Amino acid sequence: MSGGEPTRSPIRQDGRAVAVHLLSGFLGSGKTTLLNQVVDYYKAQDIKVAIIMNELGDVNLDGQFVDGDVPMAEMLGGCICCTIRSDLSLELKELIEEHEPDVVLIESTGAANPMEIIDAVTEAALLMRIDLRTIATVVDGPELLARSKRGGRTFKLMQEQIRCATDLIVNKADKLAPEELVEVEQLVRELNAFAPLTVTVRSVIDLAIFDPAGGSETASAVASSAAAASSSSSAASDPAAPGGHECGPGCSHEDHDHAHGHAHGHTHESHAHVMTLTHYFAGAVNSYDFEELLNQLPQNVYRAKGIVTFLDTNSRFLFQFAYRETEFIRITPQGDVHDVAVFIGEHFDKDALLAELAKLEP
Ligand SMILES: Nc1nc2c(ncn2[C@@H]2O[C@H](COP(=O)(O)OP(=O)(O)OP(=O)(O)O)[C@@H](O)[C@H]2O)c(=O)[nH]1
Repeated sequence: MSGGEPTRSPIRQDGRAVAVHLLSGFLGSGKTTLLNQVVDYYKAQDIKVAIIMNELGDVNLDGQFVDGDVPMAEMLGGCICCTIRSDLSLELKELIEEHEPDVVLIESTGAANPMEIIDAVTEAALLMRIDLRTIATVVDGPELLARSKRGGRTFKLMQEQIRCATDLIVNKADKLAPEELVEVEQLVRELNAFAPLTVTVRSVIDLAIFDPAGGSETASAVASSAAAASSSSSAASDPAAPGGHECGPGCSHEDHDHAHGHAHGHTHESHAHVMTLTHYFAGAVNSYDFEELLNQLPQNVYRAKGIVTFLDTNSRFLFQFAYRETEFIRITPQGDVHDVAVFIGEHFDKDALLAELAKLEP
């Protein structure tokens, strides 16, 4: 914005607060699948929506699939809940000033701790009139079940995402036997007994929770509780302060003090172990070799996605690899988009993977 220009207020002209909905859930659980349905739902009702998408990698592949007319801010290369957390309020402010949406959807990285994002949104609420309505957590049913058997930090993060939800979507029911589904529902209910729970395939839910006038009481309660904590002098920012922070009714996890207390410039143990590798392809690759590479990925690479051109078909594809399953979708990318692959996992051997990728290039 040029120097002499008056600054526009980040408040809608009708004075109403901009509704904000947060889509949470672990990597590959079905957040983007949900986001696209919500965008279509708004468009059908002439509701103006803007999106903030956050990716751990350096490229936003999910954005390729979102309606090109929808204003979108991309926050790449880090997680909004920590490394680029302070940027979130700025992005929100700019998006609202420039596009004056009725509603903003935030899709966080699957590795994000929602409580930290709720805090960041609440901080943004000090600058502009926004109203956090929903924290919808998409749960990858089969993955939650598998991780519940072996524990670990990823399971802990999934638990936090469930605890903080105002709406729970237990997805990928098609990959669960009936008795497994019961087990998953029990697991989720033990963690969060309050939020409405829907079992889904491809994140298909009743989208009324995203109605501009609707939304959950709980989200506001979680947010205002976070606001109270962050504005109550040093208590919230001092990890040593007793009772430094209390969650709202939707979020009651025991180690919250730890997670939140370290929100200001400290490490975030819950997902500090997640790492990414972004690889740009120099040219087209053989489709069989590429599929084989995905099939052979180590167990601790649990998510990969990207755009590839195959020598043998001469077409470009978006690929999705989530928990050992791969999907290819033929695409015609808009604008100047490189062939790229992003791998996300825990402590995997980047050099070994880069060597395998190099073998693909003729
Ligand atoms: N079998 C099955 N696959 C699904 C379902 N929902 C989504 N998927 C697939 O799972 C993969 C990941 O879905 P996304 O919607 O991109 O997941 P996400 O949570 O946005 O992923 P990240 O952005 O990496 O965190 C895609 O290949 C989807 O087609 C489902 O209900 N069942």
